[in-house]
Amino acid sequence: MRELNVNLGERSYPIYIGQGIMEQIGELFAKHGISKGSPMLIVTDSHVEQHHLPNVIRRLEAAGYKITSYTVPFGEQSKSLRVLEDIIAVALQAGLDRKSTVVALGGGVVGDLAGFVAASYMRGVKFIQIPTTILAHDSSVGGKVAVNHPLAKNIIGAFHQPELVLYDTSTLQTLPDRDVRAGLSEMIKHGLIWDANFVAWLEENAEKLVHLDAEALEYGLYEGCRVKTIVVSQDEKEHGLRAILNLGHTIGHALEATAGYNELLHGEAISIGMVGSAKVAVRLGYSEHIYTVTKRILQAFGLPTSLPQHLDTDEIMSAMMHDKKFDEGNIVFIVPTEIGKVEINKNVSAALVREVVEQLKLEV
Ligand SMILES: NC(=O)c1ccc[n+]([C@@H]2O[C@H](COP(=O)([O-])OP(=O)(O)OC[C@H]3O[C@@H](n4cnc5c(N)ncnc54)[C@H](O)[C@@H]3O)[C@@H](O)[C@H]2O)c1
Ligand SMILES: O=C(O)C(=O)C[C@@H](O)[C@H](O)[C@H](O)COP(=O)(O)O
Ligand SMILES: [Zn+2]
Repeated sequence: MRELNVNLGERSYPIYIGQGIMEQIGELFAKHGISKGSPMLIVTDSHVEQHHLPNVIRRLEAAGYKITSYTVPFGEQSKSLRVLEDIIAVALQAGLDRKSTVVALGGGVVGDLAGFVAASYMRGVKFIQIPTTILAHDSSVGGKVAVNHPLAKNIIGAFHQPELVLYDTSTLQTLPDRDVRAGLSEMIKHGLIWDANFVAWLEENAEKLVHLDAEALEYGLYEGCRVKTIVVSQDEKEHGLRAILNLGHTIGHALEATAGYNELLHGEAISIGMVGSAKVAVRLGYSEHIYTVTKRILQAFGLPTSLPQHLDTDEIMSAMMHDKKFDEGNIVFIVPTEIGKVEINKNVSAALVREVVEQLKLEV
């Protein structure tokens, strides 16, 4: 089992990564002081329920935990205030109290949603992340929890750190191919913002990763989580550095919202957004190499690099204006300056982003 630590003073927590570590769930929960006296709520989705929920409940009940579970429909549309309210009702009916813990068993959708339940129920209860997608190596770490509004992604949320992250990589073997690739998009992001050697490794190991080679996957997830851990440990609430984790998200989030949260997966939207960021970089005078490598690696993973033509540019730009990535009227744009390095740039004009959005529709 590999272990990382998010260092945030009294809110510090470990990330456990390894194949088959679900077997140790009872011991790990007890080690981190998770109460057996109050009911625990596991939130999952309709796909994860089928594959993994019974095993988790069986093990936790055997360890003496009192479990209630709630399953939301799979997909981004469950990250809504309506579903949040349904879960709060279940928590009340099950008698969850202030010593209870909410557990997210699933991908980023369940993690963000259940995390916001934990942040808001009775003004905050304990929270545990059990990620089951590759993408969730990103979403389960760092404490950003949220639901969407029809006009803007992740706009209703909080920072609420988990007590621990338990990442059993064997759960990933049931992931559909499209979700495997979408999850790897955020792993590529972690390389592009921080570590050129990791980018080179990712490109060399693309085939292994998309085919879920256990060793490559565990290493990639560990490295991705390591980058995230370093960044979050320095800037928990995004006062500065943490914004770099938003590479590709200025355009990506706007695409998700414009497409109604049901056409593009988050990782796919971010992939297109990262090509957009590379194009912005070139327009600002940085090396063309950034664009070439970014596009090549995303294509090696079978990720989309062009923007669906039917999405309206005005709507995309309007969704972008509703996003959180604004500072005193300027777009906060994460610009790659070389492979493995980015800058937080507040001088990228909306006009330039608009041109890049139009060009992304013509990419091949
Ligand atoms: N909080 C953060 O820091 C952060 C970071 C990145 C992304 N996100 C959010 O994460 C979300 C995307 O996460 P995601 O890509 O994991 O999507 P997801 O949670 O919708 O999971 C993807 C699909 O895989 C299914 N699934 C999950 N685990 C499975 C398994 N082991 N076997 C079979 N099927 C499984 C799900 O049911 C779903 O259909 C977005 O809402 C995004 O905004 C948050
Ligand atoms: O953890 C972060 O910080 C990130 O930016 C990670 C992103 O991958 C993630 O999609 C996050 O939810 C985006 O944050 P937001 O504040 O722009 O909603
Ligand atoms: Zn993301």
